[in-house]
Amino acid sequence: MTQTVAVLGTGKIGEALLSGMIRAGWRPADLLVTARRPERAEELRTRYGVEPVTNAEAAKRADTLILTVKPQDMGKLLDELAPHVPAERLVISGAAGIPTAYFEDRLAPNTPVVRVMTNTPALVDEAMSVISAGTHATAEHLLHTEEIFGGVGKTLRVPESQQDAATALSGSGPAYFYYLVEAMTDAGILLGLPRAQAHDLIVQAAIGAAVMLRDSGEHPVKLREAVTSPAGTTINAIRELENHGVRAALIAALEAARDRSRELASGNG
Ligand SMILES: NC(=O)C1=CN([C@@H]2O[C@H](COP(=O)(O)OP(=O)(O)OC[C@H]3O[C@@H](n4cnc5c(N)ncnc54)[C@H](OP(=O)(O)O)[C@@H]3O)[C@@H](O)[C@H]2O)C=CC1
Ligand SMILES: O=C(O)[C@@H]1CCC=N1
Repeated sequence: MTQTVAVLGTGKIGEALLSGMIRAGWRPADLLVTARRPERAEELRTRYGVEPVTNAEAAKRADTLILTVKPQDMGKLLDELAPHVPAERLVISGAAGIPTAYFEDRLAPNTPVVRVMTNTPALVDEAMSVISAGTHATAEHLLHTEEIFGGVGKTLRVPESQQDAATALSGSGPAYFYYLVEAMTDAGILLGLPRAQAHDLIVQAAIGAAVMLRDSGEHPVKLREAVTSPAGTTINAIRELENHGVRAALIAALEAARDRSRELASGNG
């Protein structure tokens, strides 16, 4: 049977997922989208050939609803949806922080809910999507969720108690790497390189390091040791990173992101 999937609140993450689903072979005819602004709805229709509908219509027509509004907008969206979502609909939340119980409390009894934390590399089919089942979600619902998010990258099932940590690591993770690239490009400027060249050198170093981390099977410490020659250049840089507490700063930063995810649990932000 053909499944219809609706993306509700198609912003950055919703569009990344939608475009990936189409690249993965989903037919635009089987996809519905909702947007808050009519011009955004038309943009999605033109760009992807999908049908924009109201939230209520999506709830009635789609077999699976993927909710990708901001956590602060989720309560309002659920108020709008609740009267229209039959209990057999699979509801997937892509929002940070909000637990599956929040949806279960506001939708028809026994509604299957799955929580997913993905990330923006979905745009290049390199997402990390971390998946947890709510109380009424079955193995089949989890497989269906993996089928959708597997089209845009890797998936991993975790207990819901680990979702806030996963959000701090992989959900927000790309931003930390962009921040590091930005900072190291500035360092290149300080060292006298043109900005474009500094950017290219750091981005290629990042890509090379990422591929080795993924494909070599080696521990990051081993990979770093292979770069760090006795009395060489790298150890001087590492000493400065340690002197400036970069490791401690990263641990504190991810803890702060985890704590913020917990705070978003109420949907009020
Ligand atoms: N950005 C990221 O890297 C990640 C985000 N997330 C999660 O994904 C969710 C979306 O984030 P992001 O894509 O960045 O945010 P966006 O603001 O880009 O997308 C949310 C979209 O929902 C629309 N919207 C809000 N309320 C409604 C409504 N009632 N009906 C229809 N559309 C509505 C907004 O409309 P309008 O354009 O008018 O504001 C907006 O386009 C969040 O819950 C976030 O926690 C998860 C992982 C990574
Ligand atoms: O910053 C945020 O709240 C969202 C969730 C994870 C990444 N971006």
